[in-house]
Amino acid sequence: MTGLDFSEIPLLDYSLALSAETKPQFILQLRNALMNVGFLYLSNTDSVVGPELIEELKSYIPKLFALPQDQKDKVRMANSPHFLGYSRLGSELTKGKTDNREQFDIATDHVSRWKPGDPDYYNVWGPSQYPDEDLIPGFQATMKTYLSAVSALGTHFITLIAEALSLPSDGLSRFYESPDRMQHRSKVVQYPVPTERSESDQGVGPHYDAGFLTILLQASPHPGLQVQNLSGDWIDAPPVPETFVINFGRALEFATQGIVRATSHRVLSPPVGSSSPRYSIPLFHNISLDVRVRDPKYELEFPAEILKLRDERGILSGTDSVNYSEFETQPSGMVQLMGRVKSHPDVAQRHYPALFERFFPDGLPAQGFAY
Ligand SMILES: O=C(O)CCC(=O)C(=O)O
Ligand SMILES: [Fe+2]
Repeated sequence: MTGLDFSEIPLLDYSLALSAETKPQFILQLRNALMNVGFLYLSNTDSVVGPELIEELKSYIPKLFALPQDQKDKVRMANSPHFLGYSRLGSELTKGKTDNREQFDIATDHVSRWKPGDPDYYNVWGPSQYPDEDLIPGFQATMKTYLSAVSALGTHFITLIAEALSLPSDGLSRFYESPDRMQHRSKVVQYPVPTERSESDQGVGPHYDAGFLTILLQASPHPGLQVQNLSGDWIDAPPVPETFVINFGRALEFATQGIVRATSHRVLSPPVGSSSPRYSIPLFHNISLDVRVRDPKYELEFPAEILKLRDERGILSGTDSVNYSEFETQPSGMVQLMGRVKSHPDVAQRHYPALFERFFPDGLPAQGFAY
């Protein structure tokens, strides 16, 4: 197969991974997705994330965005050194260009471990901000249950990835602390229908995700997500009912010496005239803050068979996406912090003035305010 020029996203059945008889088949399919595509659909995850929970969460999303603007602003991201909270439409940048989306960044429960003298990046994990309970009763509890369930799916999926790369199932555990010491970050996103022919159809611009893996719920039936193959073609990844989309990020690509593909993707705004916005909820499953993926201490030893497959496939060429090459030299927490600074300069100016100046020596860009 010419995996490099994939033209569709494979669909894997998670239940196959749960029985000894069918697991080898799943592991082979996962290996192909990891090495040649960088994206997959995952079905039959009911045992970890129940369909009722997903429906309940989806039902809250329109209510969340319909909250009065002053109530949304009350939990604005600029309040938070952890970059958690509400961002108004058009306040986020990807590669310096404005994204047309409105969102609440919400993470799994975690207290900030930062104390004076610690590196700044320890503060990139911390508590979330939720809208007042009486305005949207039950949302907070539902979101927290969802985040725990999807994080647990991610934690199990990491062991499957290890096996698909011919490592022992705990082969990637050095990149994690115990689950209670990890924070995984999510956001509830609304991509509004453009009201007139606007200059840009950028819901979110082309980018790689940063970490090991992202678990995405496409929470409305709209197309718009697209994935770039190595010929540069944009392949549609429309919502498939009762599946998650899973994709792999730059940290995993670096940590696996290029065996795994991080794949560039983007979201187009819904077409003018659509009757409702597009909704999605990605969860970025993090690795530990202190890991420097290229540190010899974290180097993984792969069997020759896997390295051979990588070499037969060939070296991956660059694309014009945000590239996160900082993983070469920086701890993961610092890469996360730098990414947040670039996407949310106004939040950075308030909480990380020195870093802000480094990336924006001419001051705040005209666009890019979280509030
Ligand atoms: O909204 C989506 O479907 C994908 C969003 C995305 O790629 C991201 O936020 O990193
Ligand atoms: Fe993404």
